[in-house]
This record gives sequence, C-alpha cells and structure tokens, in this order.
Amino acid sequence: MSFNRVEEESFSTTFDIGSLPKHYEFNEFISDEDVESDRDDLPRLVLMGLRGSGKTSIQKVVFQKMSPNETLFIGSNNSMLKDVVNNSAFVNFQICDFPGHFDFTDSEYDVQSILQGCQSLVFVIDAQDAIASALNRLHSVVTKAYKINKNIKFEVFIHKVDGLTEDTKMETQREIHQRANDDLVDSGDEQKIYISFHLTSIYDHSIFEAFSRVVQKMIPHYATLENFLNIIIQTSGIEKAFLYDVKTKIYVATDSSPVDIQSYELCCDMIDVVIDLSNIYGMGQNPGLMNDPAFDDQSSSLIKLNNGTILYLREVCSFLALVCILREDNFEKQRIIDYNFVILRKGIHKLFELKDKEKESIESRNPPSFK
Ligand SMILES: Nc1nc2c(ncn2[C@@H]2O[C@H](COP(=O)(O)OP(=O)(O)OP(=O)(O)O)[C@@H](O)[C@H]2O)c(=O)[nH]1
Repeated sequence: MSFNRVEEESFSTTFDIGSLPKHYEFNEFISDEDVESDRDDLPRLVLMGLRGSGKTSIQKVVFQKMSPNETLFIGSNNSMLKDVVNNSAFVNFQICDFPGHFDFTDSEYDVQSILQGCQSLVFVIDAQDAIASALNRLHSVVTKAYKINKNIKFEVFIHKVDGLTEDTKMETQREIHQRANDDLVDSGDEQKIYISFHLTSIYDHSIFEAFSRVVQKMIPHYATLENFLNIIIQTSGIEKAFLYDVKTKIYVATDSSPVDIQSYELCCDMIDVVIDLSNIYGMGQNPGLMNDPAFDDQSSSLIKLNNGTILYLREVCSFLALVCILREDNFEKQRIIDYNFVILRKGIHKLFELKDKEKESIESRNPPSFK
C-alpha cells in the first residue's frame, strides 16, 4: 500500500476535509455574556460537592482556560452556574455547577428536570479536608439522583491531591472508595449504583485526564472511535494515538492500550507548542481578523524527541486533532501513515454525519414544544 497525493486529493473532492457543518465549530470569540447557557436540549453534566471542594475552579480551569492560581479569588457560589461547552460534535454539553450548600429539598432548583437530562454527575471531594461529611453527602446525592434518573454515570473527583504525598494519595483513594462502597452496601444499592473514582488537581494534568474519561462516557459512538484508533495504530506502526479536543486538551478518544499520564502530558504540551507557533506564524492572510483561528485544516506538526520517539499531529476537523506517538524507525513509512490518516479522518467525518442524522430523526419524532 502506498500513499500518493492524488489519492488524498480524490478524498478532498468527495469530502471537504476540515470543513464540517458550521454548527460543529467552536466559536472561540463568543464572550461569556453571549453564551446561551440555557441550552437544556444538550446532554448535561452536573457538578456537586461540599462548599469549597473546588467545583467552580475545575470548570473554570478546564473549560474557560483560567489559570489555577486565579481560582484563589473566585469566591463561593450562592446559586447554580450554568455554562455551555460547545467545541465540537463530541465535546458539546451543558454544565450545571451547584453551590456547596445545595439541598435536594431546595425549591430554588428544579432538580428533578435537571437530573432527568443529566448524563454524568461529578461529585467533588476535597482530599485535604475531613472526608466524613463529604462521604455522607455523596451517598445522599447518588441515591437520590439514581431514583430520578437510572442512567446517570457517577464520577467522584478526589480533588486537591497536589497537597498530598504519593502514599497519602493512595491511602485517601482507598479509604474513600471503601467507605463509599460500604455505604452503598448498607443501603442495598451496591448492585445498582456504580461510582468511578479519579485523583485530581487543577495544578497538573490530572484534572484534564479525569475530565477526558468523563466526557468519553458521554460520547454515544465512543466504541467506534476507539476501534478506528485501534486500526490506525495497528496498520501504521503507531504506539499510542489520542484524538484531542484542542481547545480544552480533553482527549475524546484513544486506542484501547492503557494510557500513561506522561504520554498524555507530552501530547498536551505538543498541542500548546502548535497553537503558540500558529498564533505567531500561522494566522493566515488576515492576522488582524479575530475569526482567523490558530488551528485550521492546514495544521499539522512533527516533533522528534531525543529518545528516538516522534510526536505527530494532524488536524481532523475544527478543534479536533489526532496526536500519535511512534518510534522514529516506523516513521519511515510516513506515506502509509498519512494515507491511513486520510481514511480515518473520512470515517470520523462520517460519524459526525451519522450523529447529525440521528439527532434530526429524534427531533422529528419529538418536535420541540413550548412549555
Ligand atoms: N490546592 C488546591 N486548591 C484548589 C484546587 N482546586 C480548587 N482549589 C481551591 O479551592 C478553593 C475553593 O474553590 P471553589 O472552586 O470556589 O470551590 P467550590 O466547590 O466551587 O465552592 P462553592 O462555590 O462554595 O460551592 C479555591 O481557593 C481554589 O483555589 C486544587 O486542585 N488544589
């Protein structure tokens, strides 16, 4: 199998690479005031946890690019904050950040309808604080939420672990895991409710890694994406492949081999380098225009490390990039890799179309109505 440019061009004519339907694109320059946070039609992710556990900081750091140090000045929330994350077809949901003092009996919030449309409930526990009251709240939240919606995926972020030693981290995780499961056993819910645990901190990549896993569970076609990546690594001599949402550095998919956090961090750093360089040299013909993003269909990059490893990035569509790690020897077959990449990109675009068609058919079966 060999790659030649004619083949790539023939794909380009049948499918306009890099140009997805407009609504898949993230508009980088929407101000906070313009964002339509009441998009109740979108899949919903709910953040809960005790006061000061770090919910708002997580949301600001991951989705609004706030620097971790700035979160010191956020202040406590007294009402629910809603936000819409709309980067691509895969990273497209509404976030509801409940204040720490929230109670299910609180008539201020329409908990029933919020949780009915909820796909993922992230409960944040401050690992530097006493955990007993957080565990009580966790149990009460998951059992009540499960009664309202049995399809919610429950995720616990054991947060602020930057202040703990490696040993304490593991010990805290073990203790929280054990006690949360014991509580479920006591209430007879252990067969029904499954909780996933993640160690997180806004001061390193762990929060992005954890959010990646949460977002992946919200993607209906995740298995297909994973399969695509398995095929490309097998056929191209690649060691690890990540499909990144460039804007947030969440990886929306990866192949089925285990993720090692150093590889993930390396790929995140590569994206930063590409965006920074594009901002300087790659702003197209009109560098002054705000709508000329630093990441477009021409974006690609190759970085050689001094240990014989190569990082290779190719743009898949607006704000989605494939980042691969491979041995330098295997990169001799770059044409095959590029050819396989074109096929992969075509497959992912088809998946977008499929998702779009499914959405249209659901909407035609349930036309929107005024409440
Ligand atoms: N050390 C450390 N501090 C963090 C981390 N995440 C958040 N914080 C700090 O925790 C404090 C509280 O964070 P918030 O985001 O306001 O907490 P919250 O859960 O939204 O609080 P409420 O709005 O009262 O419910 C802030 O001072 C943050 O800087 C973390 O990963 N590590």
